[in-house]
Amino acid sequence: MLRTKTPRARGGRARRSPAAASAVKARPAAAEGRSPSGELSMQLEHVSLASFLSDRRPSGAPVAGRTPFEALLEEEEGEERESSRGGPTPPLVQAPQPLQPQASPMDADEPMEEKDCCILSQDFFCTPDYITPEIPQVAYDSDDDKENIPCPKSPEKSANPRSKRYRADCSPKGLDSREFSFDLQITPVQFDSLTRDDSEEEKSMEPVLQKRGGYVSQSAVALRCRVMPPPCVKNPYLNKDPCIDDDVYGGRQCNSAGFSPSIGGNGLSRYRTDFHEVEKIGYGNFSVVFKVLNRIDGCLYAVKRSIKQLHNDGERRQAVKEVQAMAALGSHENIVRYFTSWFENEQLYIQMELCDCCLSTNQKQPLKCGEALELLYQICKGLDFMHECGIAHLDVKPDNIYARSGIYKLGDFGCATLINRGLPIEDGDSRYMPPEMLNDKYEHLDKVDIFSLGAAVYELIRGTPLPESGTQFTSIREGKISLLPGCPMQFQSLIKSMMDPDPVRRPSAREILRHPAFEKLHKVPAKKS
Ligand SMILES: Nc1ncnc2c1ncn2[C@@H]1O[C@H](COP(=O)(O)OP(=O)(O)OP(=O)(O)O)[C@@H](O)[C@H]1O
Ligand SMILES: [Mg+2]
Repeated sequence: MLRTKTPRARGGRARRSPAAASAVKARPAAAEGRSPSGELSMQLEHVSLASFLSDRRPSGAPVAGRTPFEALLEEEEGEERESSRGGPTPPLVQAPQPLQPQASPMDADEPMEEKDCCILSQDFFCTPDYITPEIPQVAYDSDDDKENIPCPKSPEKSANPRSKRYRADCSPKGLDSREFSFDLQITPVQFDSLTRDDSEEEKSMEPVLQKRGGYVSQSAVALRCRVMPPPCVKNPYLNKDPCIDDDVYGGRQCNSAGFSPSIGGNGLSRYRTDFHEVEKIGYGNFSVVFKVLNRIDGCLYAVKRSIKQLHNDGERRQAVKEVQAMAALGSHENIVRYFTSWFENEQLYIQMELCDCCLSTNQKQPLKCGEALELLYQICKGLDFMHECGIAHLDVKPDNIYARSGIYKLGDFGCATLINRGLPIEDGDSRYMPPEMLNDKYEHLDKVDIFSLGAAVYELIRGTPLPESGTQFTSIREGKISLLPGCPMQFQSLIKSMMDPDPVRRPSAREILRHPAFEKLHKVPAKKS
């Protein structure tokens, strides 16, 4: 039964056209009197041999060139034709029709008879290159156990069952995608961060990634990502450098960041694949934020997307500082939790904890003193944690303070920097900015956050927006602040000390947490002697 297992025969059955199907139906009449299984075997023998011979010998080729094996087969064919002369259409004439190579795998969707299913279903799971091999069966001629030859390229037996998914999306997430497509996706690709000349391996990839009119097939990008993934990005906010070889970051000469800005274009959206968008919940100067449902874990998240497309590495580096700061901080109850981030169509996406509201949008009424105390205490815990990690926020304000189930959280780390001034410093919102920042003095960046938090609480209790400039703006920075109605003097003096013009005299976040103003609120940790 060697011939019934030929890939050609199986491919032909799965890909047959309707005309070929009717030809197969005609055969039982021709083979009347045989058992059904014997009849099927006989048909398949004819099918596979005819196909095999027609492939190997063009029609009209001189008979003299045939092998003794072919000659013997042709003699048998001739005998069969003789015996069936005058009867119904001989099966050998009909047999080649199901083997038309132009049929596509999708033909398997055509209605089929129940008796065909066992053969067709096997064909459906074979890859096209298995169905139409270039060297049919000949490679196995010397093998004794020909019945047990494994399907060489069947996905079922492939060493890498994910190989098809790489084509759809080469991102790590794409590898886990549950869907895959037969379509070849085409997407515009920017190569400014992908093209480097620092490795031999990469040079060998160049022909694969040739631009054609500004477009490169997604499968070429996928291939590149498989063979040469982008280098990792160093996180400057981490206290300790993880002991990882420099090559992982692209080597010393590599000036390119490890971003793949084009992954996700043209229907290969990770955002769309992983999340269902519920609604838009906010926007800032740089980003738009959506409430989304994760399709796999069923939980709600906030996904922040940069408004602008980030065309070059400089812009991308700047944007990822926010996620690097969040990732380096890790998890804290009073900091908006970060989950993951990715680039898609040259925009940065940040998946984070979904909060109920931020204080600026929620605050219709002035904040009561007790609530303000609670808010101050909780955000100070977040700041203390951050400052201990060596990171300053630099944009503390009601807009960036969120609430979730009664817990206050600090968010939006777009201006976050290192307290030791190891990174560039970006100004936050001027309404909450201390005087030293206006004078470009950056010696105490942690105290910048203390001034901003004091100013934010002051504004929330008063219920009127702080000025952006003018005399009131200046007098606040000289330490002249109005009384806060209904608040204990102890609390008022704490706010005043937080907004001291001299950063050295402002208390640290840890000192604030130990302030007697919170005694009734929380048990104050015992002072070290
Ligand atoms: N985690 C979140 N949960 C709920 N809403 C959020 C979340 N993050 C952001 N938002 C909403 O989206 C708005 C914009 O977010 P964010 O301030 O982070 O964007 P941005 O462009 O960095 O803003 P900015 O102009 O302040 O720099 C917020 O004011 C808030 O209303
Ligand atoms: Mg913001």
